[in-house]
Amino acid sequence: MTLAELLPTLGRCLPGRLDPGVWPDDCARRPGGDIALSGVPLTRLARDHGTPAYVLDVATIRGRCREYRALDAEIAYAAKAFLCRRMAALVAEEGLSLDVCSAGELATARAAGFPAERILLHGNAKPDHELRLAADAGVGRVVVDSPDEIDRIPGPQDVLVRVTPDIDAHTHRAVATGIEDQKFGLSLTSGQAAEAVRRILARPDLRLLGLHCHLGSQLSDVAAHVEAVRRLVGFSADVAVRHGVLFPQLNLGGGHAVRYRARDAGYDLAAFAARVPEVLRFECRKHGLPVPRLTLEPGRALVARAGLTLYRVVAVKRGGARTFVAVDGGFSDNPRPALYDARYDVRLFGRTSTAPERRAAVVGRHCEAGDVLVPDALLPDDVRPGDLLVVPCTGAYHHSMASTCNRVGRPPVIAVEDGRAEPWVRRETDQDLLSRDA
Ligand SMILES: Cc1ncc(COP(=O)(O)O)c(C=O)c1O
Ligand SMILES: N[C@@H](CCCC[NH3+])C(=O)O
Repeated sequence: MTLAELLPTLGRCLPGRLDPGVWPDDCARRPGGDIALSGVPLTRLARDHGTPAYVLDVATIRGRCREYRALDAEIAYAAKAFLCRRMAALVAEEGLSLDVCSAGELATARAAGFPAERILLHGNAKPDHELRLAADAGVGRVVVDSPDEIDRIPGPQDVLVRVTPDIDAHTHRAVATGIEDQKFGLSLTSGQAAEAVRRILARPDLRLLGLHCHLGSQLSDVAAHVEAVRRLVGFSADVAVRHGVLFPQLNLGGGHAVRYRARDAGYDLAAFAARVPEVLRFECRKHGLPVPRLTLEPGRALVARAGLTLYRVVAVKRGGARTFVAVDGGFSDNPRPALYDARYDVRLFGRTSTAPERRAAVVGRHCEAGDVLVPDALLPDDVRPGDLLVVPCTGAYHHSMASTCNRVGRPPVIAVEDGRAEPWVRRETDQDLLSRDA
């Protein structure tokens, strides 16, 4: 082992180590308290690009894309997790397909030259102009998610039907989408899905390639996907008997959990690979059906761990009910704690401290009492204004869900690859915000 290989390993054994299941692949503490990401010190990124800033490690994204591509399935990256022109180009380069859910995501994919035949269009409320744009672009598949949409899709078009299999995958209510009482999909049990299939098949210019389901987000149990395979193959068998149609594709959506903190459960991709294709073959044999090609739509699992958010401490309040450490970002760059009670790790970087660690709430700078980024952070007791903090696992649903709350511009996205840092998205300035006003 060379010294260069040994150093990060040693770093992982030190107290306050950066858990490799939470942090980007090549991320390690440096003497003096800095953290280096693929060889680039985070203090340098904070100095050159300011804070708050999203940082993305490209090698980690590529690595995750390749792990998924090694499965026997088509992998369609769910763009809603994070998209910009450069990300779309990277996804194309890695040979993945792309799930888009808006005209904006589609426009970004097209601007990056993403092959249209590898794009799937999703949405429970696709306006006519979006369906028209998809048709003009030659989008490969439209995923039907409402009965009225069936008459509005311009033909000829390949489609899938999004079904709700009534599976509770035990996740936060706001991201549970496989159960009956929520807005996505066409329910299997009520007959909505069967009726949609009948109407699609009655349109000769639509080619129905198969079924889709997405059970929800942050799912850590493979059993939910196994059950989905059983129900969807069962329904495919009904369609085969009733209409004489065999489906060549089966799309199981995304939702594979990531570990935001060391104690969190992730998704066991090896268990998925060992179990799901086998169950699919078994169920198809049982019903006398050909085995369809699987499609998966991971979003978070491909990008979350690649991302870090850098903040600077602006104010510290001690002596009250709790210690409040206020940073220069907050709710506008990360609404997930407020929306889903999401919990994160946070670390001081850029200096060392021998002070004992104590609980503190890391809060944002917005005019909202609920603007709390990490309610139970463990930080050195001498944390002070000017310090730098980093929150890991922020590559998914952070930039893509950022707002301009209080007219605070959105942070830049700085991509790091091969020891170089490059902005993929520049910071939104006050002038940018003003430029849209009358
Ligand atoms: C249809 C569909 N596919 C894929 C995803 C990606 O989910 P995740 O980022 O949790 O993998 C979503 C979002 O939940 C979705 O709605
Ligand atoms: N935005 C959510 C997940 C929704 C995924 C899209 N259906 C999150 O941050 O966890």
